[in-house]
Amino acid sequence: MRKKRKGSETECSEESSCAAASRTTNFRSHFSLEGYARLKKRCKENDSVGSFKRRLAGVATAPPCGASSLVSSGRGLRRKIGCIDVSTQTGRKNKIDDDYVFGPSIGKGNFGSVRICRSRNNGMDFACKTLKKGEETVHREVEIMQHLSGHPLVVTLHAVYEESDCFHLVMELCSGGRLVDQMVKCSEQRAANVFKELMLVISYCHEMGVVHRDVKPENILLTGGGKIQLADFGLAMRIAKGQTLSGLAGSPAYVTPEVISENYSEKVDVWSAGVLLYALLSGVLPFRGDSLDAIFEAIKKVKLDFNSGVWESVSKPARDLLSRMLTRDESARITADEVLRHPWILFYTDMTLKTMCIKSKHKGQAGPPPPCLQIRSLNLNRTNIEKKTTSDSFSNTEEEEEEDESGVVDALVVAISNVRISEPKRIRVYSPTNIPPMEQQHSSNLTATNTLCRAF
Ligand SMILES: Nc1ncnc2c1ncn2[C@@H]1O[C@H](COP(=O)(O)OP(=O)(O)OP(=O)(O)O)[C@@H](O)[C@H]1O
Repeated sequence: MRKKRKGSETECSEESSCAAASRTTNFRSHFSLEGYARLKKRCKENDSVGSFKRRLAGVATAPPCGASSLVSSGRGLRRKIGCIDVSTQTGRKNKIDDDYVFGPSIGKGNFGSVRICRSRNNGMDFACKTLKKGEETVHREVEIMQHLSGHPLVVTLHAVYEESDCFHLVMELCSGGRLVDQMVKCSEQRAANVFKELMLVISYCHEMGVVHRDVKPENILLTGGGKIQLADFGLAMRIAKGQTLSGLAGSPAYVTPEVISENYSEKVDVWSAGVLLYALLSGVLPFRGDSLDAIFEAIKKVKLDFNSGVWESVSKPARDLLSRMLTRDESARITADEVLRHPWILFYTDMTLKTMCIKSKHKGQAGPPPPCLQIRSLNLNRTNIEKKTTSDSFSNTEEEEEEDESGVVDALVVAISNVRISEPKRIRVYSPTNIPPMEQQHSSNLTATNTLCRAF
């Protein structure tokens, strides 16, 4: 079963399509629900037995969002001139071949192929995503990319070209490949640094009134320097404060219970990012099953156990953060901004604090006590602090170093929770090992040097 965009489904009169839709015995984590839901709806309409459940009959919809709202279906991109900025319009005046030379294919999604293209003007390389016409969401994708353009963690859209049968989206080239291909063998610290970038860009999207709806590692690309870039806004929607969306959209393993119930907000992205973090730290997806229904059941009912198995070697602050992100009650789920303020993120991404602690045990400097000593003076978790002060982290392996840091992290997070009484309880940190890669459907042809780990 391939995911399809609105307007691109085949008719359900094809029995095989209906049968495939109802089987769903072997789907991938990134399968998108929007097309599935619409296909099922048609199947249901055509099927007097009504074998498809009501909840799958939704169509992704959102209320209009001011002047930037979507054009109605069937309109061409030309009608959207108002939301295409100057740099993007420039491209539309010529044919793409006049301006770029196409290179090899670097990726294939369910909606289009992506190739490298080189500018005839300045010799720079870009990624060109070609989408077949009839995919009305291309307008939305372009508009939203334009709207978000300029943020360093969002793939920049440089130009859009229209041809008789397709659109070409010329984008910044992310030469580091996809996060999903490189999220192995990274420590908890590295995971936190990548994850912080992801939450920064999700927070930015939400501030800008955009919900991505398809946050997953396949849609997070990496620059040559290892910085993340959020990509694939094909399912993204504009959303105003307080608005809710309806309709199934996303990738099954990453969708929230409220998406299944078809009444949701931008917090779906927080849940999906939580699923990603869970997979990053444990090596498996939290909600699994051998059919779509089984996955949905798991999403709605499975009680996650963070106290046994692989989780015993994952820090408690990380688990605490996960449980707050994977809260089924949307109103109780933390926001993207709150994730960014969580001690697990704060500690692992605050290198200054860490450096101060490490230095302090090598030099007995005068002056104000560094954070680790301040914590000791609070008499919090003395055992861990003492363990820290007798080790030599500079000669440690990466894993040992991180394990060694755990005492300081432990004390830090406890101290933080004591000082900021509004913050939730924080606990102890050390690293997971041997995280296997997650399943993937489409792979990038870009050289897979491990830029992710190089970035830290
Ligand atoms: N800007 C880019 N730089 C480098 N590679 C890219 C870029 N954009 C996309 N790709 C590659 O092309 C693949 C498909 O792109 P994208 O996800 O945008 O297409 P899609 O058809 O919407 O995919 P999906 O089926 O995941 O929704 C990506 O997984 C990635 O490997």
